[in-house]
Amino acid sequence: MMDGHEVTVVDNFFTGRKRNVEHWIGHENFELINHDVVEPLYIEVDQIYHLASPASPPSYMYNPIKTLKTNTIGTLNMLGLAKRVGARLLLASTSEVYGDPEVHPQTEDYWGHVNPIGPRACYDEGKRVAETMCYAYMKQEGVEVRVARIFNTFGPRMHMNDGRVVSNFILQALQGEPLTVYGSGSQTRAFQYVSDLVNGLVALMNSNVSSPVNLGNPEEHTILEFAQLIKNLVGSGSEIQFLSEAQDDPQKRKPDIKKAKLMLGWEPVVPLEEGLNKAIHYFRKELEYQANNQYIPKPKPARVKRGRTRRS
Ligand SMILES: O=c1ccn([C@@H]2O[C@H](COP(=O)(O)OP(=O)(O)O[C@H]3OC[C@@H](O)[C@H](O)[C@H]3O)[C@@H](O)[C@H]2O)c(=O)[nH]1
Repeated sequence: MMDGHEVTVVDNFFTGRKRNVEHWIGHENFELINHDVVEPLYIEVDQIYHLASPASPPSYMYNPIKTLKTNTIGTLNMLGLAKRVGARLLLASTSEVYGDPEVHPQTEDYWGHVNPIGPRACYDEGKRVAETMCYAYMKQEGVEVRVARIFNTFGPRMHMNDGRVVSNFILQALQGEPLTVYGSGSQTRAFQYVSDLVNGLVALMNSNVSSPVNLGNPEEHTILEFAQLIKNLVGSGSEIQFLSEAQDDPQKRKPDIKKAKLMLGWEPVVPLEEGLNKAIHYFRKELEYQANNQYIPKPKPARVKRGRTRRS
């Protein structure tokens, strides 16, 4: 919008919130539509960032059929729209297409190791078939597609109940609650800050690269190291609590970003601690906001019947 583009945001608010975009409401280049992509959408656009789908494991497992419909029927609808209006479509795919990877770090030519009937399948397989659909529309109908395989991302405007590790650990540390590590904490992840991802998505959309591209920060940590780091940054005395391991939890994950560097000239620039401090600041404010804005119904005064004095 700052570059002069008109932006239409389409959201069913399943995991999103109006508050995340309220500062744009009223801007001449901005429009917000309450719509679910599982239903067809008729608008005129040049580019489609197809970001729809819950992305946090607890959210996508909450209603696996809805997650599947969003990623299959929703993707077909968006590709249909792209075909009708001649728009370019960028699919937000995921590092989860690599499943519990046997190749490390993960390169785009790795086909992945996904359990097709496990609890994560609705998302993993949903995104895999969404990629397949993109390339079918590209080959059969000539639709221009871009596919970003997004690795773990965090930042301000995440929902307090998101359930992913970054928001969980920060909120637990801020509230003096135990940091919940699933399993031994030896599993690894690499976390990128949201502004790096946004820059990567825009660069990919406007590039001529139609094959999948990893977008992530290659700095890898164990989840236990990550818990310690967040505790230290918050200055929290919280304990670390070990809970049972999540089923099919990928044990190692780290993007190989050579392709993005070479073909998009993109790489993450926000250091992990700087990004985490911004997220900590945001969640601190969210806790204050919640404390001040919770709707607590006031007890109603008992209804007194205004009786007319009766004369006997
Ligand atoms: O409270 C928690 C939450 C999570 N974890 C662990 O932390 C690791 C990361 O978990 P998250 O839920 O943040 O995210 P995951 O890596 O499992 O999935 C994510 O991967 C890439 C994205 O595309 C997806 O949006 C998201 O599904 C996992 O090993 C998980 O078991 C904890 O130890 N404690």
